[in-house]
Order: sequence, then C-alpha cells, then structure tokens
Amino acid sequence: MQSFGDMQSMTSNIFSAYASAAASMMLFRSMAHDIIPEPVKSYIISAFTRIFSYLFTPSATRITMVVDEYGGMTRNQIYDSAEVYLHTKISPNTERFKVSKNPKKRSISLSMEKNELVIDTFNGIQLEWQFVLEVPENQKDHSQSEKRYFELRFNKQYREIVLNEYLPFVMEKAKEIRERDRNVKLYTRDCPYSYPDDEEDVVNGSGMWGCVNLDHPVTFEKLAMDPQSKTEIIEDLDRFVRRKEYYKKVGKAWKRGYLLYGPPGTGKSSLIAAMANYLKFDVYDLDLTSLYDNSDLKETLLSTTTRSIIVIEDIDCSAPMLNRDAEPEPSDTKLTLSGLLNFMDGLWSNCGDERIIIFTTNHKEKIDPALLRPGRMDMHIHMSYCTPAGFHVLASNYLAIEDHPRLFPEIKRLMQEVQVTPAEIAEHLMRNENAELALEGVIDLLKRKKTEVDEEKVNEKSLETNARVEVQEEVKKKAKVEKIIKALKSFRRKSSRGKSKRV
Ligand SMILES: Nc1ncnc2c1ncn2[C@@H]1O[C@H](COP(=O)(O)OP(=O)(O)OP(=O)(O)O)[C@@H](O)[C@H]1O
Ligand SMILES: [Mg+2]
Repeated sequence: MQSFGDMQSMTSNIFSAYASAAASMMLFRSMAHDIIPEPVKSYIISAFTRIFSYLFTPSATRITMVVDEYGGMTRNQIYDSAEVYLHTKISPNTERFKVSKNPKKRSISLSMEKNELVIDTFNGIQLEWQFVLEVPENQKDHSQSEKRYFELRFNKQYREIVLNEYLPFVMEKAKEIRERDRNVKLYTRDCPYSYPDDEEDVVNGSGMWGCVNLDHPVTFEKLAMDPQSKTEIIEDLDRFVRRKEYYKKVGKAWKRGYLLYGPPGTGKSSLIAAMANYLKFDVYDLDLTSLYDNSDLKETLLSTTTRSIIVIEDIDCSAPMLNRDAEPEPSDTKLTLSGLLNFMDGLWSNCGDERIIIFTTNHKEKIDPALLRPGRMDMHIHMSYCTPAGFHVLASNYLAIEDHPRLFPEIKRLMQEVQVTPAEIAEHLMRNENAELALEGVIDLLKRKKTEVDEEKVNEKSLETNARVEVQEEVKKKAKVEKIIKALKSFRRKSSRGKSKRV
C-alpha cells in the first residue's frame, strides 16, 4: 500500500513533469515562430500542441466529444452554436483564423481555421475545442464531400456538467450573439423590396409581408425627448422582455401596448425605430385602411412573427377603425376597432409570443375613448416640441458639439418663446457642415417663428380691437335706436292724450 507521503511525492512529480513540459511547449512555440517557415508553421504548432496535450493529460481521464456539422440530413444545432460562440473565443494568440462578412449581417465574423485550437473555461473547467476539416483525398470525386466537425476535449469527470450545463450555455450564448448581429427588419404589406430568398422569412411564414432591413440608425441616446420619459420607456421595455413567466402565470398575453401622441415631427416614428433597434425586434407597419375586414386583420396579425413590434400609425386617420360602435356591415365582416381590441386581448394569450403594439396619433383627443381605457395601451407617451435638453442631444448628434458660449444660450432663450419641433431643428442643423453657421441657421429659424408668432399676436390683437370697436358701435347704435323708439312712444302717448282732451 502507498503511504500518504508516497502519493504526495508522486503527485508532485507528475505536476513538476507537467510544468516542465508546459515550459518546454512554450519554448517550442516561441522558437517555432522564429524558425519554421510561414506556410507550415501553424500546422506544425497545432499538431505539436495536440500531441503535447495528449501526452501530458493522462488519457484515462480525458474525453472527446465529436460535434458533427450534420446530424443525419439536418444541421446540428450544437455545431452551428459552437461555430458562432467560438468566434468570440478566438484569442490574440491564435495563429490563423478566417474572416468573413455576410451582406445581411452587421459585423465581420471570425471563424476557426482548420485544426486550430481554442481553449475555453466554464466554471473553472478547462475545455479544448478543435475545428477539424476532412477533405476527400480525391478532390474530383464529387460523391465525397468535405466533412467538418469540432472535437471538444475535457476531463472525464465533467461529462455531466458539459452535457447539461456547458453545451446549453454555448447554445444560449450563440443565440444572444446572433440576435445582436442580426439586422432589424421592417415589414410592410405589398413591399416591393422583399427578400424572397431569406431563410428566416420562409421559416417564420411571414409570406404576406414584404420586408427590407430597417436601416434606421436612431438609438435612444440620439433621441431628443424628455430624459425622464426616455428612462421610463427603457425600463418598461426591459421589464417587459424579462417577464415571460410572469405573464404566463397571470394568464395574460405577453404583449405591451404604447400610444405615442404629439404633433408631426416630434419623433414618434423615430422612437419606434429606437425601440426596435434596442430590442432587436422586427417592425410590422400595419396600414389599417388596406385591410378589408376582421378576418383579414386576424390573418395579417397571425402572420407576424414573435419578438416584433406592430405599428399602426395615425390611428385617428384609420377611418374604418374609428367608431367602435359602427354598424357591422353586412353581418360582422366590417373591420371595427372592437375587432382589433378583442384580437389583441385574446388571440395571443396562449401562444407565449412576445409582441409590442404601438399606435401613433397627432390628435389624442380624436381617438375612441375605448382605446384610452386603462389596460388597453399600457403607456401613453407624449412626444413634445423640442426642449433645451432635446436641443443639446440634437446638437451633439448632428454637429458633434456639446456647447457654444454665445449661440447655445440664445437658442435656449428663443426656445422658451416659440414652439419648434425636433424635426425642424434637425433639418437646420444638417444644412451646414460648419457648426457655427448651422447654429446661426437655427437662430434664424427661431427668430422667424417668433416674428410669425408676434405678428399673429398683433393680428389677433387688432382683430380683437376691431371687434371691440364694432361691438361698441353696435351698442351705440342700439342705444340710439332705443332712444328714438322711446321718443316715438312718448310722442304717440302725448298726441293720443291731446286727442282725447279735444274730444
Ligand atoms: N425627438 C427627436 N429626436 C431626434 N430626431 C428627431 C426627433 N423628432 C424628429 N426627429 C427628426 O425628424 C425626422 C422626422 O421625425 P419623425 O418621423 O420621427 O416624426 P413623427 O413624430 O413620426 O412625425 P409624424 O407625426 O409626421 O409621423 C426624423 O427622421 C428625425 O431626423
Ligand atoms: Mg411618424
């Protein structure tokens, strides 16, 4: 039997052997960089690394999982996830890696080259990934194709953790990375620029919608609006996406409704784009006037995908939806607001899909009160005329300046006196590349508006004065007429008294 001391010295021998071998390995790698010619260098280093790790990790304790590209005829989801996930693990020490860019993706992607190793750690466990590409020996033989797979090596004792925790973690991470990298799409009905070949659309079955990439660069930071409302909206969105289980528990459809109201050019559509970019939700622009009846609405809404924003702009102008109590025509084929509300309330309660519905209007007062009832639209967001804080955001976006000692205070002072939309300010800031000239342009705009307002006030005043004079004249005339009538009456009375005396 081995004593504790024997075992300790054996273990320390193994460790010291490993340590010296690791040091030799590092020495070999640095020598290899200098000595071995470029074309074969990475191949030799990677082969040597493999041999080294096999030699010095006792084989009885290692396990290798093979992750093939295909599982039968279909793609292996673990392979696809690993490919995405390992992009992020390519370290600066990696000798060779591939770069590519897909026109439909936002960023450049990195991927592993043949036989390269990537080391990952998960809860203190070391994992070694290697990408293997087997090319058929006879390249002209098309019956044999290339075979790609990953080998995942780790200590045997972590088998369960790798299967039950690490691989699901890799898949989840890959999903997040894909989400981050995907383009947000804008769907409209009958859109001429659709991508019929887009894999995702076929999968999602959104055939009746055409789509383009929503290349709207607006983000919450770039949006000029009340900072407090902005924070509230972001918090509300965050809470909404986190609460899947909560919605399920209380038996409510996992949806959120926002009503955006305010004058034209105050950023309602921009806010929608900012929300879509923030959540990476696709946008479905639904024109209610193009719908025929409730069943058309139902079909259209059902063909939207999960994690999307359904937008109905200018709700007050969507004529068929205006009157909730409109006569159904004939039977119940006519599209009514109640059809939409019922649909929103009921149809999604069971499917667990994530939907945001946004209505916009320039005239909140014209909307059917049913839509404003609590529980219909979760948040009413007022998009107002530009404030001084909003102007700061716009100046920073468009001119990349944070202050101007002379012009900023003047602009802010003028903004207290006139109403100007962020769209108007933005348009003037874009007119000139020279910041000072652009700001002068904004001042001219504000002064012009102020003159208009002043003139209007003067006109109103003069109208008021005219009206007052007219009224006074009317009163005078009336008094005169009354005086004449009175005189006539007294004259008649006197003359009738004179007649009776004579009789
Ligand atoms: N709050 C804002 N912050 C930043 N830019 C804005 C804002 N409001 C408007 N803009 C600028 O003005 C343009 C028009 O604004 P947008 O279309 O969002 O207004 P809207 O409120 O939807 O108007 P409408 O009621 O006419 O639909 C935007 O493309 C953007 O450049
Ligand atoms: Mg708009």
